[in-house]
Amino acid sequence: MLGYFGPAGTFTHQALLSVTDDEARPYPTVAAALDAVREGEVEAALVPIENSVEGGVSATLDNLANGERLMIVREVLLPVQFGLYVRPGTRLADVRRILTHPHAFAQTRDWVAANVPGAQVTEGGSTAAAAAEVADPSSSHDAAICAAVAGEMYGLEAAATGIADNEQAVTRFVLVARQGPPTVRTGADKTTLVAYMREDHPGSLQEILDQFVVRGVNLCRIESRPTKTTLGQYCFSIDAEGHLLDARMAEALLGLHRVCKKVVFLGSYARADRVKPRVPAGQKDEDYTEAQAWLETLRATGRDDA
Ligand SMILES: O=C(O)C(=O)Cc1ccccc1
Repeated sequence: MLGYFGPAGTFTHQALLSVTDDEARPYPTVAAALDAVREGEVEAALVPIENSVEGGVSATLDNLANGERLMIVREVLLPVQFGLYVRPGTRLADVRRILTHPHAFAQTRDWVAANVPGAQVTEGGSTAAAAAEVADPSSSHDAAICAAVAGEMYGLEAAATGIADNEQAVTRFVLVARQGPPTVRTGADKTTLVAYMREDHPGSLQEILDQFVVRGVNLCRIESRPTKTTLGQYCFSIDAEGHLLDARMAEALLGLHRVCKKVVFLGSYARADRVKPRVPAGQKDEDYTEAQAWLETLRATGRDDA
């Protein structure tokens, strides 16, 4: 059984349905979905991790970085479309109080300011939970910003559709399981990790970046997150192109392990877009194998021309 950030009708639910028909259980928060994995209640859970407008989903990044260790085993991409859904009979002009998820409001802020000026927006659990609450006639909210499926599922009517400020917005979700051996290498993979600096000093971020640069590993996301210890203490949440089983990634991880206080490995998994990395000359597996053989010979015989 799989879990997901619910209830039914969330974007996470849609992302899950786009990859499986298996029975799945909704959880009201990202933390509850991830804890259900930790407790063995579900095998794995789908949660949002990043979107093309707002960036990383802190609830997910921080839970994975700080909670009992889990592993990302798959990613799913979903283009997102938002509508403003109301109880039947409510007109757009009557909308005073809107309920939605913070990432949904972040992606419709301009539309709301231009079309429902003066409306008060409350950020709540999820877009589908917002739709369910608005469906209750005693709710103090008049409208939910959510997906069409959620609006329909909870008996609401569209007061407006296509209200995203950016029509091209895509959200990335990850399927998270308990720790285990790495997933198979496909040649178009991504690795997620969190790097904690040994101590704050000039160039500490560069030291982390250097580990990737010199091995030709491209990064597709890097953001600083507070370590939640003292003000000004940050760690770096990173997605890098490649797999733990790629020699250049393994060497980058070895380098990170040497220069960092702690490296949290959160998984190597197939990229949803199947884009293969461009591997620079000298960074293929065979280049590392050949270099290692050269060194072994040098150590054994003292000769570099054998
Ligand atoms: O609240 C939801 O429906 C979610 O799954 C989180 C979310 C919110 C906005 C965009 C993408 C995902």
